[in-house]
Amino acid sequence: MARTPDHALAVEAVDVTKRYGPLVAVDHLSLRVAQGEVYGILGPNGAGKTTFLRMLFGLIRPDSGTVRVFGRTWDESGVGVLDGVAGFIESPRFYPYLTGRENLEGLALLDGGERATRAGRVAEVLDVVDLTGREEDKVAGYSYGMRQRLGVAASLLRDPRLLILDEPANGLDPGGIRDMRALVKRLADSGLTVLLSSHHMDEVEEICDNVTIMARGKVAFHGSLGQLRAMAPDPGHLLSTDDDARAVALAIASHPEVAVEVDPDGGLVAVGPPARLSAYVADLVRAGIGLRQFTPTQTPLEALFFMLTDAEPDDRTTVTVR
Ligand SMILES: Nc1ncnc2c1ncn2[C@@H]1O[C@H](COP(=O)(O)OP(=O)(O)OP(=O)(O)O)[C@@H](O)[C@H]1O
Repeated sequence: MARTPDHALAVEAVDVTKRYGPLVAVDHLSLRVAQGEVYGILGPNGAGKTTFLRMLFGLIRPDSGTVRVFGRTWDESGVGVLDGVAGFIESPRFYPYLTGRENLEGLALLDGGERATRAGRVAEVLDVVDLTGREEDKVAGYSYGMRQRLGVAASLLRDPRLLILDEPANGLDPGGIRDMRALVKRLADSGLTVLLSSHHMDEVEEICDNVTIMARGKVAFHGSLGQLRAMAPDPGHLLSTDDDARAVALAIASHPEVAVEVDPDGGLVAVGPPARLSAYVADLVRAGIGLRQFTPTQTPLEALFFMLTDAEPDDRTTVTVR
């Protein structure tokens, strides 16, 4: 794949390492985020995602390596690095006794610049994040998802070209995750570069162009979602029949590409390529074996995520397909 030219990069990290005492929180991380893309940094708790995002905002400095935002480094440009950059680390904070609108108006005056204080701008960003109609409610009464979206609205006041969101879907219910995903898609469609972190594959798989998967500070995967999908293992399904012994025997006799094993929690687990699984299930029915349950255990991408991040770092192969 063609390498993105340096001038077209929103973020570039080259061999970045950050230690806390003996702990290596970020270990020789390199990545490139092109302008206009949605980029996901994925990893389980403690992988080093927030530490990296803190470095982008200049809240901490790397021990070694270089971080560039739109080509600028903190050493060269100081706080000027943050021109065109907005977002939040961990959860956004607001005054709970003020309304959503009042919070945004205060922020616009404090740090928004000319555009943010323009009449109607607060209403515009509230509209983008779907909080129109709730702007006169006190933030104390907002759901967690509404606060997260208000955080995005606050970031948009700065009119960024790059939006950095640290686990924006963390703690949200499925409806909140869906709303956040739709919001990120809308923002990306408007041309904004979005860099977000997450520890759930399903939060990012529909919205990110490219991802870096981290585990214990190290990169476990770099590449596009398409490349990640191509590496994903065959899906596993929980299977329950009215004659599990015959179901296993049928797989052994006629479906060598489908592995069927007894699940210690009850029932069977069948793993194989989707078309082979379908053929096997059709055969079960043909053989008069009653099917009671056939449900996926994990999506293939979730399974890959756990494979890449659960292994011991020394055993893990780093895959770079970008
Ligand atoms: N200020 C600090 N002092 C000491 N250790 C820290 C500090 N900040 C982070 N760490 C450690 O660095 C490692 C990476 O933490 P980080 O918060 O970057 O992970 P994360 O991927 O964002 O995880 P989470 O999803 O839990 O936020 C963890 O082991 C964490 O305990």
